[in-house]
Amino acid sequence: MNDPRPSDPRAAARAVDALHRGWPVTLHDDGATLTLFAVETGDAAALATLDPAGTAPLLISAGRAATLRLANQRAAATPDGPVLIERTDWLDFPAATAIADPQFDLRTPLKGPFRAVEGAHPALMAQALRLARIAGVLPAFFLLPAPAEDGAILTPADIDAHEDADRLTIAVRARLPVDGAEDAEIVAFRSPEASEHVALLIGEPNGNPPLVRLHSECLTGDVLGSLKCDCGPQLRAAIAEIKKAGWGVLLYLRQEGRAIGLINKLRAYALQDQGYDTVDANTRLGFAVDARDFRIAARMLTLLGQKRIRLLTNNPAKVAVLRDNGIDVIERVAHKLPPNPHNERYLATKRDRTGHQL
Ligand SMILES: Nc1nc2c(ncn2[C@@H]2O[C@H](COP(=O)(O)OP(=O)(O)OP(=O)(O)O)[C@@H](O)[C@H]2O)c(=O)[nH]1
Ligand SMILES: [Zn+2]
Repeated sequence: MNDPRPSDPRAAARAVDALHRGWPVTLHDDGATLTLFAVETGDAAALATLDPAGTAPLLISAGRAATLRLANQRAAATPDGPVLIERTDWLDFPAATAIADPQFDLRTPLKGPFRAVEGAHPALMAQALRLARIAGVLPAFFLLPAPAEDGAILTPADIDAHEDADRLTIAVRARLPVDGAEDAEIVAFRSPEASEHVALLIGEPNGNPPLVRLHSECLTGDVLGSLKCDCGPQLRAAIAEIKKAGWGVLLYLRQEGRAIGLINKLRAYALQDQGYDTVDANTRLGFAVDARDFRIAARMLTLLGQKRIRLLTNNPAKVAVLRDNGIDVIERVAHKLPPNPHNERYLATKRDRTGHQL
């Protein structure tokens, strides 16, 4: 039986808020129920109240399980798929934190042995991990024995609604002279997950398809001038390239850290300080290597009336998703910037492991 209640993005927003505050969240679908208690934001006292018998198992992702050498017990298909760890006496709150958070991998000799057990609701467990990514918390939950009285409640359909690109709308347009394009106009969008994506329209339409750049938010690179990545130079060069082409659109997508959020991206950076590359760092954290949803960009271009474009990117996945979502990408234009000593390895990893044409 499907839930008769229409899907509601607000239920997902309430769940995200609850996860930030360390409150339980109940996910349900087709009669199955999981009550989640996030390891990152919860605490031992609350867990003792919510799970007095101490039986709640621990849900983590397959990428994290592989790091903990649990991968062979229950292989999930993807690094962000679910693995359930049996609850034992020693698996208390601090032990769960050491399991969840890779920053303790070198410092905390992990206890054990762990045993991965079959979860009754793998599809719903996968939705729980998806919710962790959306909330930007570590993908690790105790599965509580019963829903909490005042906990947030939601369904996978509510999460879909929360991430539904078709619900994006244009909120406002204004002139915004920027360095390199004094004639620019900014267009801001409202989205169900409350991200304020923006488009910068540069130049005047000249009969040719616009040159378009999809830029994913990178606070460290865009604002602080980080040399670890190529985002800052790519952002500024994109504006210059579009201006040079006559006209076009820069989409600034609020997909920080390839959509794992700033805090988790910085966790990945801490792992990179230990020698892992950008791909392995995401996997060790328990996230997909790239969790971005470029359908948002297709929707923004459609709302702007630009369905035939040239795309400035080295990432074939952007071209593919736009094409699958009604945008005619007539040309891919390379967007390479000179490396610096700090981002050479990052760029090599993009070329060798994530399919970027660099
Ligand atoms: N998780 C994670 N995100 C990163 C890391 N370095 C940069 N990012 C994010 O990656 C996004 C930029 O993606 P890139 O993979 O560099 O480039 P791209 O957008 O796929 O491809 P191009 O269009 O060719 O530039 C931004 O959201 C950055 O915040 C990292 O080490 N880990
Ligand atoms: Zn960056």
